[in-house]
Amino acid sequence: MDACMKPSPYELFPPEVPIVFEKVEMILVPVILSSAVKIRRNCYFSNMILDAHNIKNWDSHSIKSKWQSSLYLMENAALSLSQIIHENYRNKNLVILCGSGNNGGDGYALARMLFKVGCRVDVISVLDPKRGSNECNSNYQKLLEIGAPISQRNEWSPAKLNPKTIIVDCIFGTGLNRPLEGELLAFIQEINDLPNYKIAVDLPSGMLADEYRQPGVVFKADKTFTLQCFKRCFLNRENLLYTGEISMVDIGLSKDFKPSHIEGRLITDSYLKNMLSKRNVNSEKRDFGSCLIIGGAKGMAGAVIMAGKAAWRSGCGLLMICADEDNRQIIQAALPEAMFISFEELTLETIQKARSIVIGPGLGKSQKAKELLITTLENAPENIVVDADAINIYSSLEEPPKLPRKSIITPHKRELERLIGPTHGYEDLLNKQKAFSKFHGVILVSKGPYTQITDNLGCLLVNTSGNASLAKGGTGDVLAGIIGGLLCFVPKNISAAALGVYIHGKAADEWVKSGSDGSLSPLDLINLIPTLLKT
Ligand SMILES: NC(=O)C1=CN([C@@H]2O[C@H](COP(=O)(O)OP(=O)(O)OC[C@H]3O[C@@H](n4cnc5c(N)ncnc54)[C@H](O)[C@@H]3O)[C@@H](O)[C@H]2O)[C@H](O)CC1
Ligand SMILES: [K+]
Repeated sequence: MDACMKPSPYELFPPEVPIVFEKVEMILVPVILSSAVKIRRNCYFSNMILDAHNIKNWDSHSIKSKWQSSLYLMENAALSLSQIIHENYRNKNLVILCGSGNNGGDGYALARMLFKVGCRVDVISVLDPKRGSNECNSNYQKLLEIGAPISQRNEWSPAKLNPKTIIVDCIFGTGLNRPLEGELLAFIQEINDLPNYKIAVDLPSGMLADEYRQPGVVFKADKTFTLQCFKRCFLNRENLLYTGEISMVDIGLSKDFKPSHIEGRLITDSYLKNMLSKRNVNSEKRDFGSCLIIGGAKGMAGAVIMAGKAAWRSGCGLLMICADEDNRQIIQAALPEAMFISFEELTLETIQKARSIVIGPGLGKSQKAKELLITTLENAPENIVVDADAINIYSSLEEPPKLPRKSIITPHKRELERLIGPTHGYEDLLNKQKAFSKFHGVILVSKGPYTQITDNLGCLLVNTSGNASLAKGGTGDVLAGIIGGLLCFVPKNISAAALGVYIHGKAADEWVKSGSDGSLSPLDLINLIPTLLKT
């Protein structure tokens, strides 16, 4: 390794340096104790969403090209896991349930690392390690050698477990190829009934990595530490019931792997960093274009005010709000930065001249709203966000006008179903969403926990920021406004949509660091935009 280069965690075992296994482990222990955070900051996460077949190939490719032995890779996976678990749960009692495949191997190696740094760990062999994978058996032997407590499943009674002990599930991971049956099924059911906090490693046992819909009983985790990449099955938000919160753990798979198929890509912090740039010193307001927001029917001024403030904070050069005449005063008082025009004053020229348009927040479903939507869609530039009531009106039209190419439509689940028709399960929903995007040549932003974006080419982007504090009225108006603001200067509409959902979620993540998740006001999100957009 080049001496000037900062080592990244997966270079702890550089392949060009032959390392004796146990010697390396001795180096690892102080790392866990002293600099876990530093190491994790350097982590590399792939943004690829993969199926089990490609994960397996990535695994083999990394072993060949980088690790030389599957045991080294497993050691690094367990090292990353042990750092996180040590950091967060070191004062708790842990019981690690191990299977007989490589997920079980991860569990035995994890137990060894935690045991060595003084954590209170019990290990249960749920399946016989001697009849399992070589890696599992080898890590079982190592654990035995250091005298850690290991019991067999039939010697252990879950009912007697202290409710404060954390259960760590390392029974099955990506290798499970059919639903659980018999004794194992009953065992997982018994564990699920316990009140204990539960952690799953890679996948909750029983979850089939490639299935959107889980056909059988699955371990119900509060938290899943998934290795290296987001699995196909996580795409269905219903599976959050089993995974709990998902965290990604870098285990050092090589960066140069080319999968045969990618389900989609995650939108992460690096996306934000790559997209932001400083304004030129000689910029003027027109360089950043004007954003026109159309909505705010009688009694619904708040929606356009929030969308307008969000667009303004996201960087548009000029802002114009088109709303019901009755709302003129309130909007002008709340948003002195914006020009106001009433619905009656909206001309084709104003629509055509706007660099970006957001239509829908508080628009209502009146005849006037319908006319405004049709005129706007027929004359708007590509840079348009169609949100809220505009989606509902569009879905109800017998002969809807053509949506401008690459327009961004931002439905929540019910609005999405109005648009693409009723769906039966996640797979059907995703297929119909992709088909709609392709057919109409538009970008569909399906809002919810990890918002999912499909584009005109049928690609899928999945957001990783955000939390349940966003489940509140008004946050959608803010999102539409952020995207509208970004559309004024971000070159590609898909990038503006991805960046918008990421910033919106990230603002909520920042909020919950200091405020409770139930207390968020959409205005809090807007106040956080400036710092998040800082380059
Ligand atoms: N690239 C990575 O991400 C790495 C992952 N690692 C870990 O390895 C597992 C995958 O390991 P694998 O041995 O392939 O599978 P499992 O541990 O999930 O065990 C499957 C095991 O069980 C048998 N089996 C399958 N279905 C059933 C069933 N219904 N009932 C009983 N038994 C079943 C099957 O034949 C296998 O023997 C991954 O999740 C990670 O945790 C590596 O540690 C590092 C690289
Ligand atoms: K597991």
